[in-house]
Amino acid sequence: MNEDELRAALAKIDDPAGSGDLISSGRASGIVARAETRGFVLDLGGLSAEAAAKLKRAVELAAPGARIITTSEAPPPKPPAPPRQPHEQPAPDLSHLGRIVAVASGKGGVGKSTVAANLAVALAQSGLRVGLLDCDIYGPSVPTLLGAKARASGQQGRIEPLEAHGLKLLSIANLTPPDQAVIWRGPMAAAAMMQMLTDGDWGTLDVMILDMPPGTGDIQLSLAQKVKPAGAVIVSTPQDLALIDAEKAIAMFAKVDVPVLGLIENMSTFVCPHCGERSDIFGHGGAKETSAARRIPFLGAVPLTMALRAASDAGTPAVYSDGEAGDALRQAAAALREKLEEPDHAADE
Ligand SMILES: Nc1ncnc2c1ncn2[C@@H]1O[C@H](COP(=O)(O)OP(=O)(O)OP(=O)(O)O)[C@@H](O)[C@H]1O
Repeated sequence: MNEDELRAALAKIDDPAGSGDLISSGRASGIVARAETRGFVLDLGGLSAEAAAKLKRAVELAAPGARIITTSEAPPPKPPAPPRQPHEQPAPDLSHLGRIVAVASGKGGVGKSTVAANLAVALAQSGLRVGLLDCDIYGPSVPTLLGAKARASGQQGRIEPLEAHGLKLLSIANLTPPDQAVIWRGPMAAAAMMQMLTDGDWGTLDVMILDMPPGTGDIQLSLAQKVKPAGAVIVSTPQDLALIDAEKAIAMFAKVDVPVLGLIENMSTFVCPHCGERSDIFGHGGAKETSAARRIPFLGAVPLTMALRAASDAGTPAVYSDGEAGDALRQAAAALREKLEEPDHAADE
């Protein structure tokens, strides 16, 4: 079934809210059909549980094998109204997830996922109930970093997060076969992330860490708008290029009124595993300067070490070890916890 055929099949189904068919009413959107992958977003907003289940069955029959991302945030289907802007949509109730912290970077490859995973484990070690959602749909790395690659189970539309290192975690890699590349466009990717947040059986958490996709594009903006995190942590290397992109990430969160809780400099200094000599491969101290210039707390500098790379590849968080990188990550987690416990942020709970 190609994209046109998929669209035609969906256009044959009436919108249960009585406003045309699923395509003309916008209830089915984000249609993708490429190679072996096809899927779309199905909005169940405004429908009773019974009507939603009936519609889902009809859609599954009309588009067999398609991946259906369900959401319930549609503008009311009737009467026709101008489409709502994302910031006008009702926010889902995520209060059981505690304080949500988005760990972001403007640039890819700066070690954002490594930092996010280690912060999450360190916060769990400090006694908090922690969740970690890998929002990088195109390059999920949390399952590797934490050695949690099993398939997540689920029933009746709920998803059971995996448990590892004292926290709960979920990644698109826990939901899709390992060899299947995800090719969704922005809106679908953001909807999939929201679904993992809202349909995950996370229980009651103190902190939910979001490992954001790298960059400052539509997916990042849409997630930040919908989730409204209590704050963001920006990860950057000290390199000018990375810092310029980090500034873009700071600006993006400012645009959606999400406070930046701090900046972490990663790959700060290279520590030679043989002689212990220190070299500033990407420069040094740039993130601290940016923090000062932007009046953003500086949460710490994590060195570039062989031990951290090896621990990440082995799925063993560096915060378990006494190495320099592990120490720095534990200190950054403690500094983040302090920020979260400041009255301004604690009030977001
Ligand atoms: N401080 C460090 N010392 C040594 N290796 C590191 C360090 N930080 C990250 N790495 C390694 O760098 C690689 C990239 O890290 P990571 O996947 O965390 O980056 P990212 O910014 O999340 O990338 P993406 O662009 O996929 O979001 C990984 O192999 C990781 O183990």
